[in-house]
Amino acid sequence: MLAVAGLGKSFGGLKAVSDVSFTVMPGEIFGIIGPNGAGKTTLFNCLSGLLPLSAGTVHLDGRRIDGLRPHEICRLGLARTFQIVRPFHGMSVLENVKVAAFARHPASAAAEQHARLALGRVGMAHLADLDAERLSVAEMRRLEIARAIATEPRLLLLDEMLAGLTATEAAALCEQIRRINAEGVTIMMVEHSVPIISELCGNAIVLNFGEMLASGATRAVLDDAQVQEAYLGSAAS
Ligand SMILES: Nc1ncnc2c1ncn2[C@@H]1O[C@H](COP(=O)(O)OP(=O)(O)OP(=O)(O)O)[C@@H](O)[C@H]1O
Repeated sequence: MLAVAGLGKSFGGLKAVSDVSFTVMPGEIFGIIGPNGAGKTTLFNCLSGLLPLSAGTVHLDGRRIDGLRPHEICRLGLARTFQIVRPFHGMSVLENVKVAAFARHPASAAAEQHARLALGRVGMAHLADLDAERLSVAEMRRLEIARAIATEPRLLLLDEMLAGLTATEAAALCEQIRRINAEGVTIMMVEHSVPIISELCGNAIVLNFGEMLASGATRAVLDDAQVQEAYLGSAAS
């Protein structure tokens, strides 16, 4: 579904992402792990068209998408969430999702109907009329997912959706992510929590200082000696 080859991104002299290649298969939940500053968000920014690549190519279902603008990539079926959720000021939860639904449904009534469906899919239908800025952290994350799925993606990139949540909130959101995946949306997720990546992701890559340290089946990736040393050893201590 997604084929990334030799992707690189530099900021001046800093190589934030360097020669990263991997393939995401339709229907999977694919993990991206790595320490702070490893280049995970930069990778997402490159895939979703927010940043131009310095090197490499990205294909979505066989079609080259690097060089396209974010709204064009979104229309082709790739949506992403942001680590820091910023709802539109002064708008209700429903209006926030409706803005995203306009990407596929230019008529207001249709956009609203699809926004309500997206809110239902993340268990937030009852909060539709609330001022979005009054949501809790966990609800903000669900709003962010609703905004992304309102664009009707086939591939959804989730950037650290579970950070800062209580164990109960994280478990509920994991369940939600599984459900969205079971409904036919392929998922790529950046996550720091190794247990969560192990539980949700069949395959994963590990980034370290912008370079790909390991890729493949999550279990094998987490057992990799270099990964243990660079990341998990320090994370476990
Ligand atoms: N717009 C930018 N301009 C300059 N440097 C940047 C920019 N965005 C990211 N960087 C740098 O690129 C490197 C990778 O950052 P990135 O945010 O992608 O890492 P990350 O793995 O997502 O980290 P975290 O887990 O903390 O979110 C860091 O050294 C960061 O300072």
